[in-house]
Amino acid sequence: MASLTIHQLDKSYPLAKRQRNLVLNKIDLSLNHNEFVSIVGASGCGKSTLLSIAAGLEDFDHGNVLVDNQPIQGPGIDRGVVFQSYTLLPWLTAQQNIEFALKSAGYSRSERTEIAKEHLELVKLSHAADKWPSELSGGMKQRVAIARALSYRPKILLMDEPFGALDAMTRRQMQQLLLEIWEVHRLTVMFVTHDIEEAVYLSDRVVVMKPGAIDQCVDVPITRPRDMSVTRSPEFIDIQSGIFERISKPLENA
Ligand SMILES: Nc1ncnc2c1ncn2[C@@H]1O[C@H](COP(=O)(O)OP(=O)(O)OP(=O)(O)O)[C@@H](O)[C@H]1O
Repeated sequence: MASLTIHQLDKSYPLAKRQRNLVLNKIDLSLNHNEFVSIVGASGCGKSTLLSIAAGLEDFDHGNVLVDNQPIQGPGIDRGVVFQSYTLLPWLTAQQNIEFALKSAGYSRSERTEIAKEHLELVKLSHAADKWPSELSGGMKQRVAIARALSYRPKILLMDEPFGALDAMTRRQMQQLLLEIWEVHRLTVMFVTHDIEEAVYLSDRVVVMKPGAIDQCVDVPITRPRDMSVTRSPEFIDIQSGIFERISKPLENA
């Protein structure tokens, strides 16, 4: 049984004069339990819309979105979401940001404190528990956002360009941290990125989108655990250049 199933999904946005812009057309995609799947594709092809629909943040016209075979009903604690923009509440400390999410998920005060501490430790930020978001670097804010998304123990983690705003070195560190967490917690991950190297490095499978549709799914059979040295292997470079060529193909030949 798949963890996340997207079946024959259509999504359109209204245009002028009662027209509609079909941005996702009959999308079929299943993510297996504990699978790490990245979505790549040219700007505007529908990656973020697909992720937002899976998160329950965006409605859709036709089709089904199922978590463990059950249709989703909007957002839910079975799915954690991390966006590129920092979404921490500025008036709460790192620890309180996580506790706040846990409160909405129905945890008691003592559970909230305990779980928030545990998850700050997971992202190596125990020392920053009492800091305000304005006192944290971009990478630290994203670590809190990841800790918050994982704190209510979702089955699925949905990440939309989570490291897109970070400098190259911090981005590398965050990729490594994410892999370490994923290898221990074995979550299902849907990860939207523009960075093909990042997608191949992190994923079991890379889904390449073309406008409104899935173009191809590429398996990444590179052994785990991985470190950055794999990015120089011929196997890695082959997969990465195949995807790059596919995405950069002129649209009329796609
Ligand atoms: N709220 C909206 N209203 C109308 N059209 C929208 C809306 N959100 C997205 N779109 C359109 O849907 C299409 C897909 O957008 P989406 O943001 O999903 O693409 P993307 O692949 O994530 O792009 P990028 O890589 O640039 O973030 C685009 O044509 C976009 O203009």
